[in-house]
Amino acid sequence: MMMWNIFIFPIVCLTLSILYNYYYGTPINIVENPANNYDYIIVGAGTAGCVIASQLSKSGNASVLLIEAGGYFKWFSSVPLAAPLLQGTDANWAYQTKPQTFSSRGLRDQKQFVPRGKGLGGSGQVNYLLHSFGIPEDYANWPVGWSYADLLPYFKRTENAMVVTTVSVKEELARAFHNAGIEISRENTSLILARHTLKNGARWSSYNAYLNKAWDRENLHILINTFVTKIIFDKLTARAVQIQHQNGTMDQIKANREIILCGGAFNTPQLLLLSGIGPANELKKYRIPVVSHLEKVGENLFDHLNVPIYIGLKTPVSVTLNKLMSLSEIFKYYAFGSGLLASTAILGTGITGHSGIVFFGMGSADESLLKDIANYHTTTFRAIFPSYANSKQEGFIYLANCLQPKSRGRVTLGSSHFSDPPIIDPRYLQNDYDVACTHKAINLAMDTLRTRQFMELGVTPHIPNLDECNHLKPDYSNLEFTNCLTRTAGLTSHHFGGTCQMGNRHDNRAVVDEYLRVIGVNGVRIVDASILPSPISGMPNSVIIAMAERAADIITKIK
Ligand SMILES: Cc1cc2nc3c(=O)[nH]c(=O)nc-3n(C[C@H](O)[C@H](O)[C@H](O)COP(=O)(O)OP(=O)(O)OC[C@H]3O[C@@H](n4cnc5c(N)ncnc54)[C@H](O)[C@@H]3O)c2cc1C
Repeated sequence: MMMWNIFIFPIVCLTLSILYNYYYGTPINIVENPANNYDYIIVGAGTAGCVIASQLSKSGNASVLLIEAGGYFKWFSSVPLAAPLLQGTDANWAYQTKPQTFSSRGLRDQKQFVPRGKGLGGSGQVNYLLHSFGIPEDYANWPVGWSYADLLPYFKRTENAMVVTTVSVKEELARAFHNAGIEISRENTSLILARHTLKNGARWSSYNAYLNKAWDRENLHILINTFVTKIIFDKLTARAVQIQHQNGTMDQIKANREIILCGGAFNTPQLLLLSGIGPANELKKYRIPVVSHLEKVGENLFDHLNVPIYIGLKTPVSVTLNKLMSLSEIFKYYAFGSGLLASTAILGTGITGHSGIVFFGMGSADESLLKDIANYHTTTFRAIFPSYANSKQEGFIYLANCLQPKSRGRVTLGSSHFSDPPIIDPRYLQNDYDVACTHKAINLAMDTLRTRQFMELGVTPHIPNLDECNHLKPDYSNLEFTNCLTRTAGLTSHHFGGTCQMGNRHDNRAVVDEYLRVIGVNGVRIVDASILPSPISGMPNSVIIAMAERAADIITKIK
């Protein structure tokens, strides 16, 4: 009887869930032979593409084709804490940045690894599920129709669809963080419990909330494992997309009304450039015929750069690898959708002015997995995570970052061939403001450790002994030290955006207008992270969903 409980039951649950997904998770509108034309063609079934496909096909009046380069995600993409494992699969575009000049000194070749989801659900299927809409001032300089107040109804719709779950204050570490916020009580500063898009302990992405609901609509076709290589123009009007099927054959599909690009912050500007829309001198370099000169395609790239700070704990209240890998946790997850695997271990987020922290309640780090997904040198990894060899170590990690960085990078072509990756150069920390802003975030993290409940839990901040910084006084209040730390160990937070910036029609920084139409041509819109004019003081995924909801209203003229 005991044997059944501990070993066999979890295995039976796991097998059943795999079989269930295999037989019932397959939609009927996945097609192998698409029609010659559709009213709307959507490129990319990621966070935004799933919303657009669902909303445009809702009325049944228009035919819609959704084209996705990847296929289905593996079953474990639904397990929140398993998200990093997906970065080792072929469901990841696995991009890398150009070697960075001002940052990433503790990373191999000074390159950041840049995962992006490839498959139905896109990056929303591999992300860490944190939900946020930022703060009202983030939207202050956005074009007409996109202020915080304008977006509020769409935020509400998004929250309803996305099943937002708040971390419970019953968890001791979460409670300490929550109470630290009350104790610090400072103007423009708040610490809140993390909010995730989770349902019954499983990932809840726009794939689940939107595309799944459109599964059986006859007017929606989905083409998977198919790569859109080019938009085909007749003079200045987009008429069709050129695609490459999985077996390598090429084809064209016509759009009766419009083509909507939802390929994300890297692939959308790349596709525009390959189609002849972008800075003419750049296109000429690759002998791409210029359809329309549009200066800013690929510019304005931004992200948040996270500095990890390890905090040791005397009390056993954090997540450790040992606790995670116990059979009882696996059982709890598969039997009840609860326990450690049902969470992302991110317990809270904090903000002070333009500086932010993320509170990750895990004390031990799996070196073989985390070092490689971060592309850290072994020495950097071990200096930052002193518990790298101890799977029982109690502790947590603060990720400190500048929420409104001023540095801007760009995405350009690596070649004129669609299968070559774009060149991604975020130029992190090019602007010194970002370092001072991150310093404030690090000091907010330190302030929390001086509050009563954290002190009672026995917190000890770890100061990394990095070769690059050991000539400086190792103290988090020393700006020279945190500058060096940030430039050595800062890691992407995967919040890329801005490369096809939305603006008013006469704004010379804009690639799309306030109706999300690509400026200078007809029949192409963009709806994805690339249109964000500026960073979100938080996380972008839910904002992109709300923007896609509004975009669908604009397209169908419901408003
Ligand atoms: C590891 C990770 C963790 C993150 N954590 C969080 C978080 O906790 N909270 C948060 O808010 N945000 C998070 N983000 C960011 C967030 O997930 C992204 O900002 C968001 O998913 C971007 O949505 P998108 O629609 O612009 O692009 P994507 O979701 O990336 O979708 C683009 C889709 O287009 C497809 N595609 C691209 N080019 C083509 C082509 N030529 N032909 C056909 N298909 C194509 C891609 O395969 C993909 O499916 C994280 C991201 C990552 C990678």
